[in-house]
Amino acid sequence: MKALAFDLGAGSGRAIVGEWTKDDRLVLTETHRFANEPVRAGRRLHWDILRLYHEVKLGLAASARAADGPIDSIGIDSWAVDFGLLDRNGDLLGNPVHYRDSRTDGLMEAAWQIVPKEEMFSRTGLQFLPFNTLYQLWAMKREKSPLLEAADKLLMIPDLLRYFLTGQTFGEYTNASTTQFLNASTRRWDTELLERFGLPSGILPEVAQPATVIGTLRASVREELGIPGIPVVAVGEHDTASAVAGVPAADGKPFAYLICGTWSLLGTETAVPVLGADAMRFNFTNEGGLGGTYRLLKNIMGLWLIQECKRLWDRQGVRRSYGEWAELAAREKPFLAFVDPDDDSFLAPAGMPAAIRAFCRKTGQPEPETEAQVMRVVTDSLALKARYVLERLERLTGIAYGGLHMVGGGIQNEALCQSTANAIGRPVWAGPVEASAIGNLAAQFMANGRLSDLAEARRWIAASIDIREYEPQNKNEWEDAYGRFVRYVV
Ligand SMILES: C[C@H](O)[C@H](O)[C@@H](O)C(=O)CO
Repeated sequence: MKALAFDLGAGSGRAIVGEWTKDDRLVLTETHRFANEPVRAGRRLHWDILRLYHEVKLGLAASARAADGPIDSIGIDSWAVDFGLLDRNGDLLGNPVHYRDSRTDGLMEAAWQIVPKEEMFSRTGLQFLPFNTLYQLWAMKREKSPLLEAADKLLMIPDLLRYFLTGQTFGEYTNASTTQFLNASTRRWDTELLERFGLPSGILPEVAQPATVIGTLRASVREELGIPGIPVVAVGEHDTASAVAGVPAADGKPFAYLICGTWSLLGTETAVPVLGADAMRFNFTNEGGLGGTYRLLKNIMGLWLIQECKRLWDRQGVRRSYGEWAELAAREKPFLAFVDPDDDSFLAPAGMPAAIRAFCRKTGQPEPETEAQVMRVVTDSLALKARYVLERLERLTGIAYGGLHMVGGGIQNEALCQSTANAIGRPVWAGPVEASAIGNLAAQFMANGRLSDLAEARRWIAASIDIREYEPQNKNEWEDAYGRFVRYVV
């Protein structure tokens, strides 16, 4: 049996075929990889959605060619919060706007004048991030956007790509839970909350649960690509939801994870949403998961800081791979200075290295001079922020986690994995890299009945992949560093 997963991140996308082998293991074959390059046009930063859809079709054709035998299903996951609008004829109304666009600046605080922060959290259970879908829609309303006025349907990024493939409009639950207008307890759209902002709830699609078959390729796609019909499954379409499903926590005990990519997401899995005052004060979120679970986690700005430094230095001709930057940073003296990766100044700065130096200057710390020193400051700070968030997670759940599962592309930075183990003073279990794609595939095998539930999926994943363990080192130095770090955190 074979399934095809499309995993679209903020920087790149992949098509990966997952085969369930005769000896009950999962074997992955990457059939297509493509860049995801946002486009600034006029005053807006956009996703190039038609380009991404074109790449999905290329991936589909390449996978059909590569797979000797039929592909049994398809699933799509991507980053969260962003969306496209369809008009009443089902045509796309413009390219989706990127969550790092400035249109939502200052709106979150203004929104609390309409629905108080406490009430919004108790209803949606969602962390307060300035780009949540609610504030993006409200920005369009405030600007009297003709697109919003003409809108008949709101579809999030995977919903939209799936609509292009199947012709059906559903809103997948895990991604819908990142909008800040889905009620965490009822798991339904919170239309009353939306209407208090004067926003049209009629454009919201029917919510589909993950791990369900919800369509097949439309005739025009089959003809264009010369392939047969393939069932399309609603997987955990929020890539973070798929990554959590892909965490090889196979012993059924409570576990903590750190999903490491453009964003770092640190959290755990719960049966009920945690909506208390501490969860709101620590700005944790309760995003929807597979199998009726919740993802109690917190966003950390993650490798975005490293990606943006590299992007600027590449442009300046200082070209090095991520691996080379990680090695150079690892050779630098540790703990020169610390930044809070979640400081607002890092969300979309014109120049990330300058923003990092400015943070150090603002907090009276020495400024990193060389590129390698900048990378070291970021890596040390990400590791220490993981400890800061893990300790708050444990205060919310009352559970002391024996270690931390690290998954995602970022675990290829071995120094970061080791630093994280050092910072938390507990083991890190690193793997898999392709956690989102693997969780996407697992949901497809749940939809076709090959896997019964998440627990079975995680045992199957654990039996199919290699996990590398990092034991904590230099505990005293990192303990001292943590004391210094918390002084600079918001
Ligand atoms: C906004 C981010 O996309 C979102 O919070 C994060 O969970 C994600 O989707 C990472 O890919």
